[in-house]
Amino acid sequence: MPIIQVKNLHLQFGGLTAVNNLSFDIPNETVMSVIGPNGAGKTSLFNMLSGFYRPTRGEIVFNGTNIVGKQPHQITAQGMARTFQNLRVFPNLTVLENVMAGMHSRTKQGLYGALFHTKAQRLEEETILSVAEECIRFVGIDKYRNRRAKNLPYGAQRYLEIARALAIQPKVLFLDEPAAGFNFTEKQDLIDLIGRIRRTYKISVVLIEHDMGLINKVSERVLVLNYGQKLAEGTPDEVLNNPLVIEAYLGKEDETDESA
Ligand SMILES: Nc1ncnc2c1ncn2[C@@H]1O[C@H](COP(=O)(O)OP(=O)(O)OP(=O)(O)O)[C@@H](O)[C@H]1O
Repeated sequence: MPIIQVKNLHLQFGGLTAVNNLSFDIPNETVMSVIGPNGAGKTSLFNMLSGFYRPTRGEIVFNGTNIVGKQPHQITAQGMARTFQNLRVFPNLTVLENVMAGMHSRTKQGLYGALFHTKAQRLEEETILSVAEECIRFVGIDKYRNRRAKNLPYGAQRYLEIARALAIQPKVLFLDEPAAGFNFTEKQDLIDLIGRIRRTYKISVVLIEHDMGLINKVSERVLVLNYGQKLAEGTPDEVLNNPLVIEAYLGKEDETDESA
């Protein structure tokens, strides 16, 4: 069964249709890219999947349950993690603190445990620390472990967001333009990291991306949106050679791509 099934999803902002009757599946243990021209509805789709926007209609079935109407923290607790186009790290917390702070949606010990420092609470704290350390190592920013997030190089801040998302041990990881602002070498490292995440944690990674080279290298499936609708879906080869997709992109050739 797919890890996520999107059924007839629709999002309306007043008179503007951002996502239009969209249906698709996200298979288990797959890297999937969502592409499309500016304004196609990619971020709106991510915002609905992660509970930040409520769809006007439609269903999002995650691991067998319809999650429409749930709050973002509830969806995170069920095993969906995401990063944002604009970084959302806590600037004055260290790398380790940032990752540990992101894990609280998955903790079980409540106020009693925190106040009386019970054995269960101590065990949970130890687990949080070791998972956080493991995720920081995994993405390769352990040398910055005790540095405040605001003092990290830009690329390391992006990796910190990924480490924080991984630390909740998600079943699906959504990355919103993870390569934004990256040079060629940094993009190669990111391709390597996404592949390692998929293989090591055996989860699905879904990304919004504009860089066709990166999409081609990293994705097993590609979903193309245009004007909020599905324009094409398939392997990178199938999709990138699809005349409808080529036309959608060539149609905006003269426009400046501000997010590239
Ligand atoms: N909160 C909002 N209120 C009103 N309109 C919105 C809102 N969020 C998005 N839109 C509109 O919905 C449409 C889809 O926008 P969205 O940001 O989802 O596209 P996108 O494919 O992510 O674009 P980009 O590649 O530029 O990030 C656009 O016309 C946008 O202006």
